[in-house]
Amino acid sequence: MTEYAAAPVVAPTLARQSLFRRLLRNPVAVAALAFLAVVAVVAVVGRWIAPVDPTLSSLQLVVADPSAAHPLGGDSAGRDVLSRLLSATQISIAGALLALVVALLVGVVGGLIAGYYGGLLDTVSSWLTAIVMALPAIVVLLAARAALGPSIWVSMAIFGVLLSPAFFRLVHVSVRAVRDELYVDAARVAGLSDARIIGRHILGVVRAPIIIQSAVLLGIAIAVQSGLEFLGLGDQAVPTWGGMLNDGFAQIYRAPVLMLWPSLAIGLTSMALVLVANAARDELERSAPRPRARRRPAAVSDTRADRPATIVHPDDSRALVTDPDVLLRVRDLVVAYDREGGGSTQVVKGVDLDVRSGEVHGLIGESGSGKTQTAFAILGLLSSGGHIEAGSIEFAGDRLDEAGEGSYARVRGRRIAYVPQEPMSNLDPSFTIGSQLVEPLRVVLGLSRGEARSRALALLERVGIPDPAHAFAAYPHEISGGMAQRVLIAGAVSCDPELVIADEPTTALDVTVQAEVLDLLRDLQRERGMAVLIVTHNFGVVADLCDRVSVMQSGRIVESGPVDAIFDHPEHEYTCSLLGAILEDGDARKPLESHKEITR
Ligand SMILES: Nc1ncnc2c1ncn2[C@@H]1O[C@H](COP(=O)(O)OP(=O)(O)OP(=O)(O)O)[C@@H](O)[C@H]1O
Repeated sequence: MTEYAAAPVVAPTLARQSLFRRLLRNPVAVAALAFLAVVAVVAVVGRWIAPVDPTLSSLQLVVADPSAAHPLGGDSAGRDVLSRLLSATQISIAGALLALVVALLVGVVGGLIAGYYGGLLDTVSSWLTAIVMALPAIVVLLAARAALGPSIWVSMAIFGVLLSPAFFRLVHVSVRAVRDELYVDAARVAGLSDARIIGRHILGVVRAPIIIQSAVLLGIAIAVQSGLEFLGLGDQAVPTWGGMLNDGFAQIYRAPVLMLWPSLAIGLTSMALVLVANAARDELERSAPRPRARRRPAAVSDTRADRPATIVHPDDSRALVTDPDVLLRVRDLVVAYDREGGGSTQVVKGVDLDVRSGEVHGLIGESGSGKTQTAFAILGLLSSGGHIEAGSIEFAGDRLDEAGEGSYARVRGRRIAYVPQEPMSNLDPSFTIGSQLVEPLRVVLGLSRGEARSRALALLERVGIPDPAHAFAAYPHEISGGMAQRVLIAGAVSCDPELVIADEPTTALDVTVQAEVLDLLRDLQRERGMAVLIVTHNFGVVADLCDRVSVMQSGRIVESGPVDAIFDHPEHEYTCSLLGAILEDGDARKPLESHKEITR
């Protein structure tokens, strides 16, 4: 049985031309599609255009030669061969389609759910799939025939279950590949439900390989069904291609031509299906983009992680516990990742953080200090194996960490938005910019398509996209990294969140664009009065943008307070070294008056 590997995401330019359109440029595919179209038409109308009743017997017609009234002659029971062939097309194709639909339902739905959610569901489904694959199909079908009778529909439904592992494995592999893509995380942050993410971002990726696999399996179902009928195990009362083959074989010496027609129907249909599948696969492989690397975590350094706890600035975040302005309150947050051999490694070790309504709070520290993990814990987006080991996350009075996914679903995308580090990886290459902005607006705010479109266009204009209508219709690869980040900022603010978490939003951009994007963030923050938690390793960004800052080292906050105070009197040696790093090339500046110039 041919199995087609999961085809990668289709390159956007080519994706715009549908697969069908591209197949029309391939002469072999055109011929195969034309033949299949004829078969489809015959399958629909064959029974009605049959010149005589396909079950009607006549003694004169027994193994009769072709004549004007009976162009394909008569079979061994004196029935008109042409009429039987036309009627058999409908039943044979319908039987094969039934097998395909059952295989699709069981395999695709199972593969999507098991691949997306993983865990026990995944283990059990993969186990069941392995069992079904190990069953010898023909033996199962013969047993079913003996137990349940000669119904073509029952045997094809059972065959569909036996075919389902082909879809399950295809979908499962593809879902596992895209499940951890940043744009899937981004869709989750934008407030889309699991069902929508599966339907839009994940099913979209596997749609083309499923179509190809369907063509191949349809051919196999036709062949197997005909085989059963040929062996005489089918329902003799219903005309089928396999049944006609059986009759022709019995008359092979008297009228060998009787075998020709059903053989041609079975052979040519199966061949056409495989040719279409091959052509579609070739088209997809031609249009597959190079895979994009997903961000890999730096190796966990236990040595660094085990450094002793250090001091906290006197203007400690704990002092704000009772502050009614505190929008986000994180206490003693510990994030850990499971280790392969057992146990876990803490990457965030007791972080306290307060972000007040309307303030810009910088979270600064060296690479690997745990900034992103803190942000992801707040967003409920830790990678698999990561979990909150201790502590609490409170947003506007609600505990996010306690009630799990349900409470995140209520705030993510609606009240807390996210601007990621790598803009390109956070946009799904298969959808236009416009559709990616419109979707959360419709789902989260319940806007109509038209309202969501106008709002998205206005947002694109607001974030400084020169030609919003053009960008709206463009695919991610058609815009620059700076524009992609503006698009993501537009998406983040689109539902008027109270807090935006921006994780190194300028790291992937070139220097001139970095300044523009920071200006944009600052302007939007002032305009909308939202709070921003900006994760960065650059004190220049903190100086330029933030009201308060928390300095992070080895999974802990070592110093926290208003930016001016920290610039004036850094207390922790690590903060001094970070400040020293940005000042070392120039004369010492007076922090209070001049720190805003550092980035200029
Ligand atoms: N999926 C993961 N599994 C195990 N460890 C991880 C995982 N993701 C991150 N880590 C570890 O967590 C620690 C903190 O990573 P984090 O991404 O928060 O650092 P960061 O301060 O944001 O650095 P950067 O600026 O480089 O992103 C690192 O030591 C990293 O190796």
